[in-house]
Amino acid sequence: MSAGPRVIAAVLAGGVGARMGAPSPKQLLPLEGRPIIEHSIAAFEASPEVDEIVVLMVEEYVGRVEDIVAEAGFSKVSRVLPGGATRTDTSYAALSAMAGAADSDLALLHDAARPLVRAGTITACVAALGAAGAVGVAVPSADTVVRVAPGRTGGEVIAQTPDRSRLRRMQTPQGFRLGVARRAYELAMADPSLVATDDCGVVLRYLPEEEVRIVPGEETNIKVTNPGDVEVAETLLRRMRAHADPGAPS
Ligand SMILES: Nc1ccn([C@@H]2O[C@H](COP(=O)(O)OP(=O)(O)OP(=O)(O)O)[C@@H](O)[C@H]2O)c(=O)n1
Ligand SMILES: C[C@](O)(CO)[C@H](O)COP(=O)(O)O
Repeated sequence: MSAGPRVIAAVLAGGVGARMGAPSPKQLLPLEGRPIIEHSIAAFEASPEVDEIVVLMVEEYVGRVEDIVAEAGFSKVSRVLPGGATRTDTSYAALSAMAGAADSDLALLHDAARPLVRAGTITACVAALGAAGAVGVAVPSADTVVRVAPGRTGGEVIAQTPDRSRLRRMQTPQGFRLGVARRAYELAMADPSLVATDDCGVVLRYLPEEEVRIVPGEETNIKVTNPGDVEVAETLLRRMRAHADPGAPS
């Protein structure tokens, strides 16, 4: 149990995994013999900073995840609830599930599709929330990233090559003082033009006065997205275990 604010993690698993193209949501695919979502929940279950976990799952598979939670003996999981139509809707549902918590408590929102998150990354997020209302895990980009525009004669052309040294690729967890996340999401959900691909982006857009801190992440914290990513994740997990890495996923 942590001292100070209560820390509630939400494992976001409301997506159907269209890009993976598997018959069931990708978070149920086996990774070294256990469903991907079980690895993701296990990381927060094992984290000494985390007090409670809520899981948001595609509605028709809620019962399946309840079984996974019971069989794994995850004692911190308080509820498995249906996710929303978009990731942003699922994040909002997660925050709504935390209605009983104080504004000063902390929420960590994590993609179920990132089963390789390390213990140290969760610890670093919670520590950073001591000095900031919003934090996001991110890694530098090894590739040059460009902004594109439609070409004059069709196709795409490069419109801008931003300074790579200032670019980061966002991962999860992304953590918030609950009061900050609640205010941002209230504004976001009332905005008919809302477009968001992560939760830090919602805070940045709707609470521009709020500093969103970056916590350095790990290249291994991949988001299982496309066919082949499960094999990549298995290779990474085996390597982390083989190196007896103390912060490696279980
Ligand atoms: N309505 C949604 C959509 C996504 N997610 C979750 O957000 C994470 C990152 O999303 P992504 O990798 O895009 O998952 P999917 O939406 O399932 O994939 P796709 O876009 O290929 O359908 C995943 O853990 C996913 O389950 C969610 O909780 N609710
Ligand atoms: C939140 C996220 O993982 C940060 O990189 C990412 O934006 C999720 O995007 P997705 O399209 O929902 O996979």
